[in-house]
Parts: sequence; C-alpha cells; structure tokens
Amino acid sequence: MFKVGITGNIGSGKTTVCKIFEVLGIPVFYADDAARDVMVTDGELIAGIKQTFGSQAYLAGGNLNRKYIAGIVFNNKEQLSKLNALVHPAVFRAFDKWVLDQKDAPYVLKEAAILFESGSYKMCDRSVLVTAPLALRIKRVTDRDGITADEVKSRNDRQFTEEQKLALANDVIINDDTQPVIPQVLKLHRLYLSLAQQNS
Ligand SMILES: CC(C)(COP(=O)(O)OP(=O)(O)OC[C@H]1O[C@@H](n2cnc3c(N)ncnc32)[C@H](O)[C@@H]1O)[C@@H](O)C(=O)NCCC(=O)NCCS
Ligand SMILES: Nc1ncnc2c1ncn2[C@@H]1O[C@H](COP(=O)(O)OP(=O)(O)OP(=O)(O)O)[C@@H](O)[C@H]1O
Repeated sequence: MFKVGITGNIGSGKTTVCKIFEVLGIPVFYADDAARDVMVTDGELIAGIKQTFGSQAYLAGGNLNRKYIAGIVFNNKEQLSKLNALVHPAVFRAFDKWVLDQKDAPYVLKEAAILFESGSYKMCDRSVLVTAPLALRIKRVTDRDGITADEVKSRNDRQFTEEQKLALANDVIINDDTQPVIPQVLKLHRLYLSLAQQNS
C-alpha cells in the first residue's frame, strides 16, 4: 500500500485538508485519534502512563486526565519524551493493523501532528506538510478550542519549526488564506494516484 504522511504544526489545517482527501475517497488514519483510543484501551500502556505520571493521569471513570498530562508534558521536554515513548509504539501498531483493512484504496494518508518528530515519516512513501503562519494558527486554535495563545505557543514550541519540516517534506500545501486549498489537494491527489500506480 502506498502511504502518504500528512502533517503540519498545531492549527495549520491538516485535519481540514484530510477531510478533502476523504471526499476524494482516500482513507485517512488520524494518529491523534488513535493515540486517544490506545491510551484508554491498551492495559499495558495505561499501566505505564500511571507509573510514569501518577494515578491522577486517569479520571475516576477511566478517561485520560488530558488537562493534567498536558500541563506536565507541554512544559517539560523530558516528560513529553517519556509520554511519546510510551504511546507512539502502540499508535504505530494501530496504523499497521488499519492499513491491512484498506486493500481497496489507491493509497492511504496518515495524519500526524508530529510525523517528523516521531520518525514515523520514514514508514511512509511520501510526506506532505500543511503550512500557515504562527499568528493565523494561534487564532484558529484559540477560536476552535478556547485555549489561550500561550498554551498554543507552548505546544508549538514542542514541535519542529515549519522550516525544519519543509526540509523533510516532499510536498507542501499552503493554507494561509492567500490561495485556495482544494486545487492544491487535487494536484497532489493526481500525483499520489500516479505514484501509487507506479509503486504497485
Ligand atoms: C498530552 C495530551 C493528553 C493533551 O491532550 P489535549 O486534548 O489537550 O490535546 P490534543 O491531543 O488534542 O493535541 C492538540 C495538539 O497538541 C499537539 N501535540 C499533541 N501531542 C503532541 C506531542 N506528543 N508532541 C508535540 N505536540 C503534540 C498537536 O499539535 C495536537 O494537534 C495529548 O496530546 C497526548 O496524549 N499526546 C501524546 C500522544 C501523541 O503524541 N499524540 C500525537 C499523535 S501520535
Ligand atoms: N483554509 C481555512 N479556512 C478557514 N478555516 C480554516 C482553514 N483551515 C483550517 N481552518 C480552521 O482552523 C482550525 C484548525 O484547523 P484544523 O483543525 O484542520 O488544524 P490542525 O492542523 O488539524 O490542528 P491541530 O494540530 O490542533 O489538530 C479549524 O477550526 C478549521 O476549521
């Protein structure tokens, strides 16, 4: 299966772009959603998280205490690395399993905020970066999630810069309100169809 990794810093619009690929019939694996899932279903992982971050990491009903963990990891690089080391292998496994069910697709997308930081781009055949300036990304996320600009910035600071990501990405979608996104997606979709065909 031809695999395209899609990423972009917080608020760049990668999920919005993925929805357009989905309309074109391309299955998308959302790593954030998969992480949410495994963190409440994988017993070994849950035990590891509790051991590392304390039993307060989970709420009484078994849900992840996201605010508590975010407060720790987005303010401390080492703590974030520990969380990543626990969660990412389980997400990689979930992706490999998911791909097996996508046999009829011409290619698949893997959406991950930290595709490059986690190294998972190396398991993809191609990568695409969605870009937008920081000020616009902050506005989008504060409007969407009701968190503060400082909270968005501290998450952004835990990610590679756009410049670092541009150096690693094969393709780019500019989502800064200066040009329409759909034609950019259509152009890449045609490219990926042809690359996937050559690959098969
Ligand atoms: C720390 C957690 C609990 C905070 O949850 P919260 O609901 O507040 O944020 P949410 O998950 O919606 O993430 C919002 C944004 O934060 C950024 N972010 C999330 N995880 C990470 C990370 N490991 N490194 C850098 N940035 C991250 C991304 O831009 C993401 O889109 C959660 O982000 C988490 O479990 N992260 C670790 C799992 C992970 O790495 N997920 C990313 C894809 S595998
Ligand atoms: N081109 C656009 N025009 C208008 N609104 C947009 C555009 N792109 C994204 N948005 C809005 O900006 C917000 C952030 O977009 P989206 O959720 O797709 O970003 P993301 O990169 O997936 O974010 P995160 O990393 O936080 O998960 C959303 O509310 C989305 O509707």
